[in-house]
Amino acid sequence: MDTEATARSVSVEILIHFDEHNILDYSVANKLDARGRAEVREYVQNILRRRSYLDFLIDEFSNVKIGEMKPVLKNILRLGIYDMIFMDSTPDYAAINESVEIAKLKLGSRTGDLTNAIMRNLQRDIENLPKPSFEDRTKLVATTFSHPEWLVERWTRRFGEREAFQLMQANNQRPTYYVRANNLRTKTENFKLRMTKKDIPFTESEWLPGYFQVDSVAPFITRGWLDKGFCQIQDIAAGFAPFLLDPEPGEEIYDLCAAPGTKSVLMSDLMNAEGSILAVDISSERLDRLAESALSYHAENIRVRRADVTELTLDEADGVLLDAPCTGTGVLSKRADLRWRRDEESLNNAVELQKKLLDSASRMVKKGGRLVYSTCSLEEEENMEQVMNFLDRHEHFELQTVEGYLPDEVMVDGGFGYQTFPHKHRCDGHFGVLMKRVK
Ligand SMILES: C[S@@+](CC[C@H](N)C(=O)[O-])C[C@H]1O[C@@H](n2cnc3c(N)ncnc32)[C@H](O)[C@@H]1O
Repeated sequence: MDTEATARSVSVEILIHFDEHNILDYSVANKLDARGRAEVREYVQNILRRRSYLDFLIDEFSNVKIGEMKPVLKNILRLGIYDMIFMDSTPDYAAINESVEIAKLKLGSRTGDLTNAIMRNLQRDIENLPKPSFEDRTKLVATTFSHPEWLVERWTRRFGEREAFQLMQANNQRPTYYVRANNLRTKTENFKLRMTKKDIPFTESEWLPGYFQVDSVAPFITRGWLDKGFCQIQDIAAGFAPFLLDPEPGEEIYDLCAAPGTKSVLMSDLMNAEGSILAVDISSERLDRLAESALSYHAENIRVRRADVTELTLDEADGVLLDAPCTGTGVLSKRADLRWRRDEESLNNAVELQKKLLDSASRMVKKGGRLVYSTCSLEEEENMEQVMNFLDRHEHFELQTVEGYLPDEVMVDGGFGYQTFPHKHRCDGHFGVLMKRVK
C-alpha cells in the first residue's frame, strides 16, 4: 500500500510536525488532490479538537503511557482511534489496518503489532468506553473537553462552569461558515441566483448585507468562485470591524496588521474601490497573499506595505483599522491548533504587543478621524481592558457607540463595543470598538 498518498498518513505527518515544532504546516498535503487536501484539514482539526480525550483513551488501553510514546506512534494512534470512534463511514477494521500499515512503514513491524494490540483492546470496549474520572476537577474538565487547563481555569472563573462548558462544547463542534458576496466582481442578488442555480443551500444573514451562512465552503472553492473574486470566505463577526469603521469612497484608510487581507478587501468593496487603502503587515509572505487577493477581488484601491507597525510613521488618515494579532481564543473551533499553542505567557505577550500597536496606530489618525480596534479573542485583557488603558493614555480619543452599525445582539458595554461568542452567536468570537480622535 502506498501509505504516503493517503489523507490519513499525510494527516499523521502534519500532526507529528505540529507536536515537534508547534506549527501547523499543511504544505505536505499539496501532494494530494483538492478532495484529499480538504480531508486532511478535517482530520487534523478534528483530532486537535479532541486531543486530550484521545490521549486519555490511549493511556487507558496501552501499557506504554502516552508520555513515553514517540510523536509518530502517538499521532498514528490518535488518528486511528478518532476514526474508530467518530467516523461512522470508516469501518473499524479499515481504521485498524491502515493505522497498523502506517506504523509498520514509519517505525517497523514491532510498532505495527503494538498499534494493532492497542486498537483492538479499544475496539473490544467500544460500546462502553471509559470516561475521564480524575479527582482534580480542572484536569477532568480539560480532558473531557480537550482544552488546556489554563483556559479551563480562566473561563470557569469568568463564566462559571456551566457556561464555560457550553463555550468549550461550541469550540469542539464543526464551525459555522459564512461567505460574503464581493460587489466589486458581482452583485449580491446575482450571487444569490448563482448559488440557487447550483443548488447550494444558504441562509442570508440579517446582521450584515452580503453575508450567507453555508454548510460547507467546498462548493465555492471547487467552482473557482474565490479565485474569480465572486465571494470571500469570511466569518460574519470578522466583517464587523470594517463595517464599524465605515470607510467611504474617496477616504484615506489604513489597514494595520492587514494580512492576509480579508478585511482590506471588504473595505475596498464598501468604498466601491474609490479612495485609498494602505494595507500594512510585518509578514511579506502574508502580504503576497493579500496582493493576490486584491487582484482577484478587483480591490483596485489597495496598496501594500511591509512594516512593523510599532515603528511606523505615516501621515494622518481619515480612518485606521487595527486588527491586532491576538491569542485567537474566539476562533478555537476553526483553529483548534491555537488552543495547544497558547498559554498565559503568550496572552501577556499579545497584550504587550497590542498596547504598542495601538499607541502607534493612534498617531496615524487625523483630528475627527476614526480608529477601530479589533481582535478575535475572548480575553478581557486583550479587549475592553486594553481599550480602557489606551483611553487613559490618550485623552484625545473617545469611545463611540456601535449602535446603528451592528446588530443589538452583539453589543457590549452599553453599546460601546461588540463581542461575539461561539456558544451564543453561531459565529466566531470577535471583539471591537470604534474610537474618534476629538482633539
Ligand atoms: C489577526 S491577523 C490580521 C488578519 C487580517 N486583518 C485579515 O482580516 O485578514 C494579525 C496580523 O498582524 C500581523 N502583525 C503582527 N505583528 C505585527 C507588527 N508588529 N506590525 C505589523 N503587523 C504585524 C501578522 O503578520 C498578522 O498578519
